[in-house]
Amino acid sequence: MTDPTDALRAALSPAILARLQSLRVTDGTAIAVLDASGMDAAARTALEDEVKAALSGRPDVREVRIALTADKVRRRIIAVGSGKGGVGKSTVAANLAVALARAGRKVGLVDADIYGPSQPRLLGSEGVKPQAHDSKMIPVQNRWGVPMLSMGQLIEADKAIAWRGPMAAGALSQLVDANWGAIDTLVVDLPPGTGDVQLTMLQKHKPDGAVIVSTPQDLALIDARRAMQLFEVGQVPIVGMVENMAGYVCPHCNEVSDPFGLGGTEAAAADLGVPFLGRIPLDIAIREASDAGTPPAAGDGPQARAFADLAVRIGAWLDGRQER
Ligand SMILES: Nc1ncnc2c1ncn2[C@@H]1O[C@H](COP(=O)(O)OP(=O)(O)OP(=O)(O)O)[C@@H](O)[C@H]1O
Repeated sequence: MTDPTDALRAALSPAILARLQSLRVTDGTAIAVLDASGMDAAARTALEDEVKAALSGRPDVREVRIALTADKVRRRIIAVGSGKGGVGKSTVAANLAVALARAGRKVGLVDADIYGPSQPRLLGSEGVKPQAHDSKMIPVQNRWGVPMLSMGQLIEADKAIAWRGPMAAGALSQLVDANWGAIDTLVVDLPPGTGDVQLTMLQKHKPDGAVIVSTPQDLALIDARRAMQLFEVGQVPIVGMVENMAGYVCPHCNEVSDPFGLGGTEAAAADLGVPFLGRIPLDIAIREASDAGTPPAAGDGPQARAFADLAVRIGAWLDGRQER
């Protein structure tokens, strides 16, 4: 027996048929359900118009109704942590976000570093206040295509120290649960160490993976191990370790020296059985570009390549772990 909708299907183009999930006619009303995943508003309207035009006026069809469905984008959270302050965690988080965005991902950045929020400066959007809509914050856009929200936008710098656990944890939730739109990857720059904000991050927002930043010195590495234990206890998979400030490139003669040693992080990663994700050199160009609000990962120099390589490894990890 032929399906009564066969004639209607024949009126649809192959592109529409590829998106057609169901089609039925009840009492003269044709109801088509189409998958509109990945389409923007204009493309969705065009799809609707095309289906309506193709089905309207066909025998037995008095009215056409269209329902569009879309896969909800699953957002993955990558937490960037460190055992101690000053190892370049925020610099790595900002540039990792920019490098992932350059590689085609839709990336957002949360600056959860309550005691030293630096992402507004690193992304060149200092002083820009986020708006809110329906009691949700709207991330601040920037030239780098990485919408961002920072603790620094919620609190005044000199008051941060007075913020106690529950306040800080509540603020973090406002940032993570903001109106992030269609982003697929949220990079979260955590405060150094193992305090309330980190615990809220683990318990309430459950990152999909953690990246640990360390410098090559023993002291930094001991603290990095401690930070890693926190994630392990919280059952957050460790994506791997990054060695920052490894190898100093002399701006005059380009000779490379190792003021903090070399390879300590790679050895520690091997020891701990976690992947080593790469090295970012100690390079004055990184500090200067960062201070100027132009993330080096957005440029074309060797600094950008170091962050791009990092993004490739972390991107591969994300692609291998589509589901939790
Ligand atoms: N690879 C690098 N080469 C040169 N300078 C760097 C590098 N990484 C970070 N810096 C500089 O070191 C300083 C500290 O970096 P950053 O603020 O990212 O560290 P942090 O670990 O996030 O510190 P905190 O925990 O205190 O926020 C900044 O001035 C930054 O520009």
